[in-house]
Amino acid sequence: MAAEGLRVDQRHGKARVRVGRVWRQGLDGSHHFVEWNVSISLLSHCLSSYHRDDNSDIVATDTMKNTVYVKAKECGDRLSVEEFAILLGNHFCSFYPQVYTAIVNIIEKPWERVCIDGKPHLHGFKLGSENHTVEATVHKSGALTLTSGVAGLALLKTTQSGFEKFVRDKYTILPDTRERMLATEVNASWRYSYESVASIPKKELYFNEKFMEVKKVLMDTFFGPPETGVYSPSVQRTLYLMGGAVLRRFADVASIHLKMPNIHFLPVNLSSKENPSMVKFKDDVYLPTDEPHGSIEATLSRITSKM
Ligand SMILES: O=c1[nH]c(=O)c2[nH]c(=O)[nH]c2[nH]1
Repeated sequence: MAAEGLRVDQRHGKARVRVGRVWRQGLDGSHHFVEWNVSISLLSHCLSSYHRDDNSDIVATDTMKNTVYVKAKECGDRLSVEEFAILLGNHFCSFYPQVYTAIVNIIEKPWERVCIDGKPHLHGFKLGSENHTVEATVHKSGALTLTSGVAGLALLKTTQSGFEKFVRDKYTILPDTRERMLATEVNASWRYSYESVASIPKKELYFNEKFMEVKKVLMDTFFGPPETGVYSPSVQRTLYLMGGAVLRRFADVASIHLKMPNIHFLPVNLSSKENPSMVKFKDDVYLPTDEPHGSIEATLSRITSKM
């Protein structure tokens, strides 16, 4: 039975299409390698497939999957994961009349060239820890929103962190401290200000360079100088300084979202009747935990004057 008169907001796509790509380009015989996990979501005029048994407007999700491999093959020159996402989005919007918006999410695994005896290996890679993410939304008009990110950047410092003078009430037991571990797993995503496919920088591997630089600014701000560090009065303050540093440094980043769980390392104190100070905590022995964890996140952008 046809369900007439209902508003339908719909999209369809293929999730988690995995592709590896090698470029054997280096004049020195070096290879480059990426591994991408691609998810595609298409907004298209295909309501007849919902209203009736008419699939004539559907771009099959299997076709979307195949397209990932065809386009990876066609990219004879190395390109950033951002460029690949935009290229795919652009393809779906321009190739199919009924597709008006394509949303492409890609997670790039951190395969890094290994060094053997201090020399970069020509074709050997090992897996690092944090992923490079991208979301490109491409419209038929060429309008674009582009967000890149780093996921799972685990950071820890053993001092120069505290938390004090917070709300204290009958439920509070946490003591004020100016000495604690600070551990987090940063998930950051930043939106670039490029608003059309045509306006993105043409410089080769531009977004790879930006990714490395943003990560460095985030880490430099979290840790401070190598000998002295920098004091963190809260995760909130450190998050704000990290995001602020990125916005100050990169004019083409319009906003940044930072999610920084406060991963607790608990002081260990052990005692028994016979041995009341078996282990007495002196900022040395901790119980690492995963849960519960503090959950702190914010989106930062510039306040623009309307004058
Ligand atoms: O940096 C912190 N922010 C908090 O909001 C919080 N809450 C808490 O119990 N410990 C901490 N630490």
